[in-house]
Amino acid sequence: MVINQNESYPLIAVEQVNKSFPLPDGKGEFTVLESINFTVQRGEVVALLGRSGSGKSTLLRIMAGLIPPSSGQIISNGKRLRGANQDVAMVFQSFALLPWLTVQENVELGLEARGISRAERQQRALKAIDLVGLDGFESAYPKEISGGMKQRVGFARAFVLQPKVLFMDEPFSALDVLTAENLRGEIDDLWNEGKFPSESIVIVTHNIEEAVFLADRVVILGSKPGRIRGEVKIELPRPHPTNSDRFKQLVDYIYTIMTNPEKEVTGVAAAPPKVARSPFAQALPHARAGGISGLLELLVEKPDAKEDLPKLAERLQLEVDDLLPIVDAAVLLGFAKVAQGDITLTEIGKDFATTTILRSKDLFRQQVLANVPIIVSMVQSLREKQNGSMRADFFLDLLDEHFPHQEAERQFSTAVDWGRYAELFEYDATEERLYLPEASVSLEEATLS
Ligand SMILES: Nc1ncnc2c1ncn2[C@@H]1O[C@H](COP(=O)(O)OP(=O)(O)OP(=O)(O)O)[C@@H](O)[C@H]1O
Repeated sequence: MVINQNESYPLIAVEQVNKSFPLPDGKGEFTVLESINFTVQRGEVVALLGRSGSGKSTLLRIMAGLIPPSSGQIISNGKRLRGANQDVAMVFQSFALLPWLTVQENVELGLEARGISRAERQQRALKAIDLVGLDGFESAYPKEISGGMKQRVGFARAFVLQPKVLFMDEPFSALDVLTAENLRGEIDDLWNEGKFPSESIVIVTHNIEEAVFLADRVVILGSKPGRIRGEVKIELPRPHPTNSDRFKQLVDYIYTIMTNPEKEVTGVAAAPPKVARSPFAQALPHARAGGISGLLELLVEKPDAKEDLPKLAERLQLEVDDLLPIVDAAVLLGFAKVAQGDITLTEIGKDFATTTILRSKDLFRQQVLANVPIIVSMVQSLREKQNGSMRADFFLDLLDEHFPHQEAERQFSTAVDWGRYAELFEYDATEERLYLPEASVSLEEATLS
């Protein structure tokens, strides 16, 4: 693809974009994206990296014109975007193929919608199918081909439109590890060899190595609400050498940013974090007490109770998104610290992982009461009641004011799991009521013990 260097303006500019969705109870709104300013320049590969729920896909959909922003605007190729963005084609995580159409018919579909003649459709589709290595499979149906081949069709269907920008929404995450690695490598080769049919690429991912491998620039989003924390330039020769020290340093640096939600990303000013007004507004990382305990037990056996996070994730065969909530929870509770991509247990963390069950529960209770305002507030509310019992709905309503309902329920169940483990309260799921335990320790005693 020849890049039009004469155009001085970016291919896509996102200006002061906010996006909110109404809360299900109709009272107020839930902010998904806040004050987003972002550009896609000509000739670059940019990765949007953020944890689950940081609004990456929503931002992609807004830039593609599939949904409108609540405020702010998108300028695409110099013009204000209204409706679907014709400069963009999208590759989805789920392939999104029509099962009753052949490979070639699936690839031609978008061209048909644009009113292109049958002969030209055929010729362009065959070229795109060839480019993704599916030559010979034109007449196959999706059910007859493997997951990796389905995603090749997904790429061909986007390539055939010759979009100015190709959007990829976690394109490799539904594939097994080896297939993903192969296809990722091939896509990167097409780009490096100048055969790619678009001027720029935007890839949404939560895989740090993938972002550093493919992108020239990694833009990091923070969560709740989604905002741009900053960006990291990947100044490496192409293809990015995954075994080089610099590659590993960049991956470690981004891990550190991702595991420290408040850390400023150097280079770009980060928006100030929102101050939580209510104890029910602070989002807890979704990790079970048993999971946190398991992580601490794993780490305490390592030299200096320290481990490199990318290596740990790889050894456990986990995705970043699976490991980070547990790491976050351990950090929030003061059991661990994260720096330069390493997680290290604190003295309390080491104590927790090596002591008796009874004492570890005491330590957990002490750390929860010192660091988790929602649980302190729940215990205080139970103490206000003579019978020491309250309906779960009371707390769910308070959470609903700050989170969408499903997330409010997840927050509640995480708080209940931690509170039960700390023996601060009991929960009867049938009655949907919380109770103080029989011999309840006073908050002051618990904090001081
Ligand atoms: N149409 C919608 N109505 C209400 N809430 C929505 C809607 N679309 C997205 N959200 C919410 O917006 C938040 C961000 O979602 P989004 O899918 O953009 O995040 P993401 O960073 O791409 O996450 P993931 O990596 O899990 O795909 C989530 O909490 C989601 O529940």
